[in-house]
Amino acid sequence: MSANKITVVGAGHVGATCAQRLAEKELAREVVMIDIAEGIPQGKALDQWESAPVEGFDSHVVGAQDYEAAAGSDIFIVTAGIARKPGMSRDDLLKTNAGIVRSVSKEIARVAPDSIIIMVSNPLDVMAQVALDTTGFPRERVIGMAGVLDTARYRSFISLELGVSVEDIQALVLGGHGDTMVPLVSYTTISGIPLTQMLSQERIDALIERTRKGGAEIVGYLKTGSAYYAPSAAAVQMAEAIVKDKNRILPCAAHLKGEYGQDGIFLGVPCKLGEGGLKEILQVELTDSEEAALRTSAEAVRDTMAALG
Ligand SMILES: NC(=O)c1ccc[n+]([C@@H]2O[C@H](COP(=O)([O-])OP(=O)(O)OC[C@H]3O[C@@H](n4cnc5c(N)ncnc54)[C@H](O)[C@@H]3O)[C@@H](O)[C@H]2O)c1
Ligand SMILES: O=C(O)C[C@H](O)C(=O)O
Repeated sequence: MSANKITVVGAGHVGATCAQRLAEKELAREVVMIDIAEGIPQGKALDQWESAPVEGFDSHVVGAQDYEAAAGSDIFIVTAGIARKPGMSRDDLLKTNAGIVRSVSKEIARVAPDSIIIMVSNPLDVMAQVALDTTGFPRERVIGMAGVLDTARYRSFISLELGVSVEDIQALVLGGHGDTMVPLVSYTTISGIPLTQMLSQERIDALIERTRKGGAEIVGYLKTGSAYYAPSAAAVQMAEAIVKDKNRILPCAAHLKGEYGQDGIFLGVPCKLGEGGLKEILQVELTDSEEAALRTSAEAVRDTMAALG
């Protein structure tokens, strides 16, 4: 199963890596990269296409400035915008990226009114809202990527700590994509064994803290920008779930209409992804402290929304 066309907007670190992963997995007949930087999407796309004979994929990768190349796309992965540098928070990107995401969303609605948007640009939860408002798409077709990445980080840290395969670690990180994100210890298991039976509370707290600061840890090393290998893997996993109608249960930023006691904001919650995008939001039981942490995280998203005005 593959899509006809998937477009990645922004051919920078995250965008170009997404395009390459999409092509190598043959998730679309055509993978398009759009960027305002002249020549960059064309050059990166041609370079990727020239790897096709070696890697053995037939997804054609093309790059363009013009959205006509993206016309009729089934899915857009939006990575356009600036990334943070050391000392910055994701919210520092708010005004600049809101302007970029607004203009990108207008073009998407113009050339592919039936498409599905996977938002990646930061601050994530608010950028997803900007795309929803600008396109007028239903919430099923605007989904934010954060929870898959945050959960992958959490799982990777648990794997290092316990010396067990990442494949055997099941977990969920909910909430906004910021320092208030909510790793759910009550849903963290190692092949069904609760994490609390394998690690002390002190070590669990340390892993949660590292997860919350996971993005900043990479920025601290890179200095010139932020993470892109794990983020692109996460965005492409969401696209794959949709293209292959897999009905995967993944933590994603969804526009809530009363779920988890929240209304009118994007927040990371367990979602069923398949054909058409967001099929369902799963309401799971939370402990009192997890519920309180989710409320705090929702407030942080509302504060960022308010700062946008
Ligand atoms: N949601 C997440 O978990 C997550 C993870 C990683 C990165 N991000 C965010 O993704 C964004 C991109 O990160 P990156 O590392 O790829 O940055 P980058 O600087 O490498 O690439 C961004 C690209 O966007 C392009 N761009 C700017 N304005 C544009 C426009 N109007 N139309 C099309 N393209 C435009 C730039 O030319 C650049 O090539 C950042 O906002 C970053 O914070 C989010
Ligand atoms: O940390 C960032 O600014 C980028 C991204 O949101 C991440 O979590 O890696």
